[in-house]
Amino acid sequence: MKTLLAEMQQLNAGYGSQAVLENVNLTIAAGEVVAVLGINGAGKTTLIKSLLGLMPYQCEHFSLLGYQQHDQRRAANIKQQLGVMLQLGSVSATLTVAEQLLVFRHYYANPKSLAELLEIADLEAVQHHRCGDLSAGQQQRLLLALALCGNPRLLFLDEPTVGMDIHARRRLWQQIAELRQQQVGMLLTTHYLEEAEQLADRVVVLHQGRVIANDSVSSLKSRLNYQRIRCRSSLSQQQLWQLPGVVDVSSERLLTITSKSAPDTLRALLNQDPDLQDLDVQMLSLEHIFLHLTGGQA
Ligand SMILES: Nc1ncnc2c1ncn2[C@@H]1O[C@H](COP(=O)(O)OP(=O)(O)OP(=O)(O)O)[C@@H](O)[C@H]1O
Repeated sequence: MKTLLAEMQQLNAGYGSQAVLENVNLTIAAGEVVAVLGINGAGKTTLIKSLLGLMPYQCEHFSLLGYQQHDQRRAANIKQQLGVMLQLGSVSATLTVAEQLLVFRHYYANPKSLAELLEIADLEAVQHHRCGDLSAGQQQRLLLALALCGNPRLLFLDEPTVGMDIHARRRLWQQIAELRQQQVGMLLTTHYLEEAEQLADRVVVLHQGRVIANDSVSSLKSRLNYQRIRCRSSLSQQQLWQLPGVVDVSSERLLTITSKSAPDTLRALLNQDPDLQDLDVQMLSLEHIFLHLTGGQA
């Protein structure tokens, strides 16, 4: 069994009298990427802040990197093993990139070298630029390098790819895959569901502060085992609804038929419509599952 790096049971947290998280259970094991998904305001950042001890919470059981909630040795020892990339994390406006990284290295007992950090963030070319002059995507990459500075065992990535271009985003995905190989545990929040689908071993869906799903992407998909058929067809809506397996028909640029049995639907469609064109069949994506779970239109 894999080592558990973080475990919480029945966590409750909020702001003043406003309850935000209710009875949340969560685990993160070594080498596991857990994606926490939820619509705006679902409580993702509050969850990370609670885990980091940045706000008060109540919990039946809480352990982080082997330390319990009230363990006095906790704070300093945990910091050495934890990497955090928070939304709106800030860097010095006046230090250069290299200076900022060098300052940060001093917090850790076994930091990565400056060259390694610049390479991770792909910031060699701008290492002598002031952090305040970096583009939004470059600042985001610098925050990643800072999070990885101390060779963490557990990494929190709160919407890490916001503002990154497609190359930087794919590079970060590759880095996450490599960190997983090195047995780093990761908690990732993202609104890019393709990202969660690519990276996560397990997806936790938060909705109104409660966990409504906690499973692998493939298990979540098998809960809603529908396929989506897109095509151009000369059949009427009424004829389409009568095909076997059909649970939904919608028509935008292309016709979209949702089926619980795509082979049956397709056989009947091909038999009945000699003019069928632009046919494409897909499994439902994590995005559809997420919309279904959180009450949006699937
Ligand atoms: N400092 C605060 N004081 C009071 N309420 C807060 C505070 N921070 C967050 N909230 C509220 O707590 C709820 C959860 O916010 P949180 O930032 O955890 O959501 P989130 O899932 O991270 O959202 P997003 O996807 O928009 O980043 C929201 O209703 C928010 O308005």
